[in-house]
Amino acid sequence: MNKLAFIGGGSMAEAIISGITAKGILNPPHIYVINKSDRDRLEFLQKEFGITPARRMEELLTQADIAVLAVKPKDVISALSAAKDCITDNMLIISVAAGVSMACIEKIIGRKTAIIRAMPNTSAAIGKSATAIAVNELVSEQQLSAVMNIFQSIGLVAIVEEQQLDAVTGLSGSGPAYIYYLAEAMMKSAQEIGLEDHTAKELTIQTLIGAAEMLQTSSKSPQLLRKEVTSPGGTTEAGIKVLDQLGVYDAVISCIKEASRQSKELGENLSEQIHSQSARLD
Ligand SMILES: NC(=O)C1=CN([C@@H]2O[C@H](COP(=O)(O)OP(=O)(O)OC[C@H]3O[C@@H](n4cnc5c(N)ncnc54)[C@H](O)[C@@H]3O)[C@@H](O)[C@H]2O)C=CC1
Ligand SMILES: O=C(O)[C@@H]1CCC=N1
Repeated sequence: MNKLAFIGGGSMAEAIISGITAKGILNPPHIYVINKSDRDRLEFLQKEFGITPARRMEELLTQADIAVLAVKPKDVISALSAAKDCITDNMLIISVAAGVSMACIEKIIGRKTAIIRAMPNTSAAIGKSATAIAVNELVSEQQLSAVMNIFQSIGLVAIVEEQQLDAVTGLSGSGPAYIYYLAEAMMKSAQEIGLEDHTAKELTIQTLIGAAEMLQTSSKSPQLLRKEVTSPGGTTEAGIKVLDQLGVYDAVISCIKEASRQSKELGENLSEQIHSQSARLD
């Protein structure tokens, strides 16, 4: 791969670029980025990672092997409409936009083309993303291998069916935010029961890291690991009882289902918008 082009230079693009450049997958100046109006973003990405800022789509996409669509779902139509004349037949499109189907992307650019939808998460910035990808039939072995290389450089990669990506988005795309939410609550409670801010922070983070590594390295189920912390009549039992009374287990399940439903809805809204626009043009 010689040139990687990002359409959109926000949080997700930054996390992927940060991972790729840290692993030396591509020479940073060969990574081109265009962003809508915020010039400071491009200057920041250039200073931080050595990418090449692009001002026009031609400059961004000419001779690019891969175009990464990294704008919000609501901006997909305008971004792809501006890019479509510069997207060549041998170029692969990677879209990270939540919910946006390959059919929608093909409809906007007006033809079938090689597309990979990817759902990484922001832990890509430290090489710890949990990414799922779905591939269409026009993607070559060589393109798939280049994409595996990119996403493996920023963490773990699973290949799934396109219709499973809404579930992935609800689980691992949004997932880091659920853990940060838990961390916020743990730190706040620690302060309220008498710990200094920095101690509360250190102990919370190490507890999350330790538990995550136990989940990864132990052959025991989460349920068994939890049981091992829980002495009969002890502190953990008292704490978990409150979580159960407040319905936290079911709340987490509802949270992930709702995030997944929202991913589906974002895609359906875009699809409706495309259909009504093309009906108006017909
Ligand atoms: N932030 C996250 O944790 C994750 C985000 N995603 C997906 O990644 C995509 C981007 O999300 P974020 O990076 O969080 O959003 P963001 O808002 O941080 O970045 C989007 C960027 O795209 C730019 N942009 C908008 N319209 C444009 C256009 N027409 N041409 C060029 N640039 C344009 C904006 O100026 C902005 O800098 C979304 O579709 C989201 O669903 C996927 C996985 C995780
Ligand atoms: O909140 C969002 O819509 C994006 C998709 C997954 C994570 N962030």
